[in-house]
Amino acid sequence: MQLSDKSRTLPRLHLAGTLLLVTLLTLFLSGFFTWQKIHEHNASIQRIESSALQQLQQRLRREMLAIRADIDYTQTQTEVELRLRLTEMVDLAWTLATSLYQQQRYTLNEADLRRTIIEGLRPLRFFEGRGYYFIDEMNGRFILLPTAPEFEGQLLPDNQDDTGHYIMQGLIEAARLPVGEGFSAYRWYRPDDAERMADKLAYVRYFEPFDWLIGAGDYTYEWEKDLQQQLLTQIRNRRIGETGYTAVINTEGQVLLSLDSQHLEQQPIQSQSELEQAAIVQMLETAAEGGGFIRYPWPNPVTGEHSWKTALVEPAGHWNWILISTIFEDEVRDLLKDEVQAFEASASHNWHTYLTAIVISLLLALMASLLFSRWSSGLFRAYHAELSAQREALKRKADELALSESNIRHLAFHDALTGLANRRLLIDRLQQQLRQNQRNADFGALLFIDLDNFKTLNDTLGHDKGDELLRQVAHRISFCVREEDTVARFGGDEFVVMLGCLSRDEADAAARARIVAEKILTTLRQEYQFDGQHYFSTPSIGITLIHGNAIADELLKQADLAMYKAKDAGRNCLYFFDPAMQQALSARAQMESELRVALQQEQLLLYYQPQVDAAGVLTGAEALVRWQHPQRGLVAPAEFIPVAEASGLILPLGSWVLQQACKQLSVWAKTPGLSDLSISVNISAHQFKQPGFADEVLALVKHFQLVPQRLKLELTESLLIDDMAFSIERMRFLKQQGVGFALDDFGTGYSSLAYIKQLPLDQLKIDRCFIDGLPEDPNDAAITRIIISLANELNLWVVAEGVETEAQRDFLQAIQCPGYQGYWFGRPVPAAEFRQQALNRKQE
Ligand SMILES: Nc1nc2c(ncn2[C@@H]2O[C@@H]3COP(=O)(O)O[C@H]4[C@@H](O)[C@H](n5cnc6c(=O)[nH]c(N)nc65)O[C@@H]4COP(=O)(O)O[C@H]3[C@H]2O)c(=O)[nH]1
Repeated sequence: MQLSDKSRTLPRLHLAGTLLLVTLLTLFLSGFFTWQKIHEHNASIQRIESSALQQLQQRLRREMLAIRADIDYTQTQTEVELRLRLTEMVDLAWTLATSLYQQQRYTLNEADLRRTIIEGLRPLRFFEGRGYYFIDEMNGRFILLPTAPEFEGQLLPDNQDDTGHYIMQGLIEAARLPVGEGFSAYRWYRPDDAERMADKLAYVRYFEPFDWLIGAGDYTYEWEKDLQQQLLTQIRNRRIGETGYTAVINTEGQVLLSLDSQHLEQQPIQSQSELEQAAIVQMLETAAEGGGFIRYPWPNPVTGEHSWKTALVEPAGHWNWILISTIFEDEVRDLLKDEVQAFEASASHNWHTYLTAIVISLLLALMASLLFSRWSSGLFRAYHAELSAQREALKRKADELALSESNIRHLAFHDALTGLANRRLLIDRLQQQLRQNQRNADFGALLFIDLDNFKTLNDTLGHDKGDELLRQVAHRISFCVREEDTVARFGGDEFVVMLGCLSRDEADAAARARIVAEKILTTLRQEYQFDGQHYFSTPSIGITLIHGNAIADELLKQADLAMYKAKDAGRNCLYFFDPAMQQALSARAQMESELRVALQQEQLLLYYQPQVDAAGVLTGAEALVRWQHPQRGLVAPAEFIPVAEASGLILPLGSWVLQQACKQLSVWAKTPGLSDLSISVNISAHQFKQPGFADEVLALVKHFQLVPQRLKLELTESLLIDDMAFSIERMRFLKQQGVGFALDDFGTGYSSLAYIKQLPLDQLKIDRCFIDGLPEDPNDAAITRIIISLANELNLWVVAEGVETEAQRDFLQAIQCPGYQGYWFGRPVPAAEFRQQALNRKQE
């Protein structure tokens, strides 16, 4: 099938959507991973940088550690060296004093000997002139003090240095026995500045002959100064990378060692540039805080530009040195650059691989989604095609259903043959009209139309023609009324017209209704044509006025009644319903309820009217029902049978009659003289059509052990014609069982040979209306004669009904009528009376 635009657009949109989605997804994922990779790349470079920095710091730290170890070593070596040299010097003096003493003790007196030793030691100098010997008595008297001879001879056991240390006592204590030698540290006036003291270490040895101590000492700073120079030389020779080294400043900020700024060494601080001073201040502050890493700009000795340096600053212990292991960052950066370049070279390769992978995966994803999309589009098209087919089928079904529904609705409220409203629709509209008229106080009219002799047409021309007539009648009636009026077919040849609002004045409304009714009368009287055949039909119209308080059913009954009145008035006319009719209606309703009671209370009686043959011999009787009304006395069937038929009471009534007649027949069968009589029973159309009717009849025959041929069921022409096939079948069935049939009121209806031939009849009953005119009326005489000859032809028994006079009997005898019934032979009488009359007749 042809796909709609949407069915093509949707797969395209689906394809585009899928491609877009896959592309976006791939781009998003690749973007995400790219971002992650860049992030990792930067992190790696940062790691390299931080690792390089750490390595640099490590290196600076190692360098610093090494130098500090050197310093520590040198510091410890200083004291060891000093002690060693002092010991050598003092041992030398003591040996000299001892040898002088040994040599001169016997030659010199003690005082001279003392002097010899003292003066022998006085001029001796060592330690680059700074070193000399001193001699003290063990009680604290100065004996020899070449740097301050004015103190010699003084007893100063309690002299103190600037820290409060007792100098003399310290020396005596060191030389005291039993060890007799030792070191003592104290502070003494500096040779270059007599106002200031400096640390000094002395070695003393006890000289027993005179209870002396001989000692020598030196300022430790002098020793340190040398060693510091050595150390600075050592440090100067050390390098950290290309540009790194360890600089030394003192706590005053004076530069002691700076490889790349040697011009600053030993120079006053004021000679430093601002930049250098700022860096040195930063170093001093860092050192004061215990040390740490710093960055600072410094002139590059190669380029002359200021470059950043990283340095580890640490104070150097008890010297006032500050060590700065420093390096230009450019050198580190250069190193780093190599590493980063190596890393980026490998990363760049990875990037190529990565981007290639992204492009390939994007292409693969696009291809896959393209293929998938094509596949799903195919599926979608197939699905769409199936859906369209189903939708079409559903639409067809829905249309059919809608059509059926509207047909059903139409059928439910319309007559199939004419298309007019049916009874239900009319009643519905009538009820609406009544409500409306009640509000408006308007009068309308209901016209009940019945076609005269329609059944004759139907029978003679056939049902097709009958239907055609009904269609034409419907059309003509519709033509006579306004659009808002309702024309309905009530079934058969009955039509009802509702003229909704005619006038507020009752008389005026009646006049208007009459005009419409006459128009319909005139129209329907016109000639009808069927296939070139001409036909005339006349209607009878009953009219009643619609007013607000009325009840729909009542109005219909009134119109119906009026229509019957029109028929009674000779047909082909219209008749207005009047109150007398209403009374009749009420009386009829009352009769219906009383009839119910009558059936229950067995107020019904069965009379029997004799039937005789041409010789006057009794052949049977017709059973005729009577109603023994408690107030009205005996009521004739002509009054209550129509009511029984209209109300359905005819069924129990008919059953009762049939049962009574059969019972009577069985009684007569056992009664001598009456045993060969038959009984005719009137059967109404309703009763005959009951499903169980045949069984009921046969059951009674069986129950009362009747000879079935003696039971004759009287049927009317209209009953049989109504459904011929059914009638024939039912009659034949009963006929096979022996039950007889008589056709009642023959001649009043269609009297068609066509059906009489088919019916399994036993007799025809000529209607009383033909007998009435006998023998004078030539028409009645002719009809009677024809019926009798027809019956002879068909081998049927004939009973002439309503024979009242001798002349009638004679005429009938003359034309060889075989059966008779009428007042001339006997009126309908109760069974007992009939029995008596019958027996009397026999005896005669
Ligand atoms: N003027 C006159 N009348 C005569 C004469 N001879 C007989 N009749 C009357 O003619 C009627 C004959 O009965 P039908 O045609 O079957 O007409 C019957 C029949 O159609 C019906 N009918 C009576 N009894 C029953 C019944 O038990 N069942 C049914 N379905 N209809 C019944 O009621 C109709 C009238 O019955 P009835 O009043 O009994 O009237 C009876 C009878 O009394 C006569 O010489 N002159």
